[in-house]
Amino acid sequence: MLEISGVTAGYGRTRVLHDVSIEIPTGKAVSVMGHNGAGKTTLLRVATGLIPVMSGRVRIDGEDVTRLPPSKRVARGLGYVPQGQLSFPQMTTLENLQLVAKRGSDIDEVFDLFPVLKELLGRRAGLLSGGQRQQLAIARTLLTKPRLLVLDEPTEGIQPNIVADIERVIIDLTRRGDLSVLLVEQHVGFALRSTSSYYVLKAGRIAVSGDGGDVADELVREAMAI
Ligand SMILES: Nc1ncnc2c1ncn2[C@@H]1O[C@H](COP(=O)(O)OP(=O)(O)OP(=O)(O)O)[C@@H](O)[C@H]1O
Repeated sequence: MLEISGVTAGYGRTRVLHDVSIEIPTGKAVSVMGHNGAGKTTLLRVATGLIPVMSGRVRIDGEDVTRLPPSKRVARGLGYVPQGQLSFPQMTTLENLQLVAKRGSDIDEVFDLFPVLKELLGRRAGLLSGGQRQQLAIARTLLTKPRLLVLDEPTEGIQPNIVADIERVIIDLTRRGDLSVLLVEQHVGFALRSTSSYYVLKAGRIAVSGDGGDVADELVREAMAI
């Protein structure tokens, strides 16, 4: 679905990513792990078109989108949930969902995935907990009907039971077969459980990658030196 090949990118003249290649097959969830500053968010900015590449290519369904702006990538099926769970804080949960929903029945579908949101319909988004806001942010992006859901550290600062809810949602969504997920995370256990293959970024380079399985946890922790 998404292919990033041989990408070098950064800010001004500073290179942050060096010759990075990752692939997200259709219907699969892929994680990119790494410590603070490893270049994870920069990689997502490359994927979404928020920053240009210095070299390399980005493709969606085989089409070269390297020079396309974010809006055109969204039109090709990309849905981005940035770090920080952006919603409109003065608007209620329901209003935040209605803003992006094409049909009311779509909102019912996201309640199946995130039942807690149904109990918080009248609450202003700014008053939700971090975990509830994260769920609202993912729900809003799903309402745009993406084919690739891009998540930037969804577990950051949220409590373990909501981490488990988000894990369940990612697994449910990819089971359907038509949605792909690119997940950027520092939480190794969560990332490996929710995705079928992984990459570890270290100082802007892919240090290790694989398809999960029994040895993945050990390899990832070794690569991240934790
Ligand atoms: N807008 C920017 N301008 C200049 N340098 C930046 C910018 N954003 C990030 N950087 C630098 O790029 C490097 C990688 O940052 P990036 O945010 O991609 O890492 P990360 O792995 O996502 O970290 P975190 O987990 O803290 O979000 C860091 O050295 C950072 O200081």
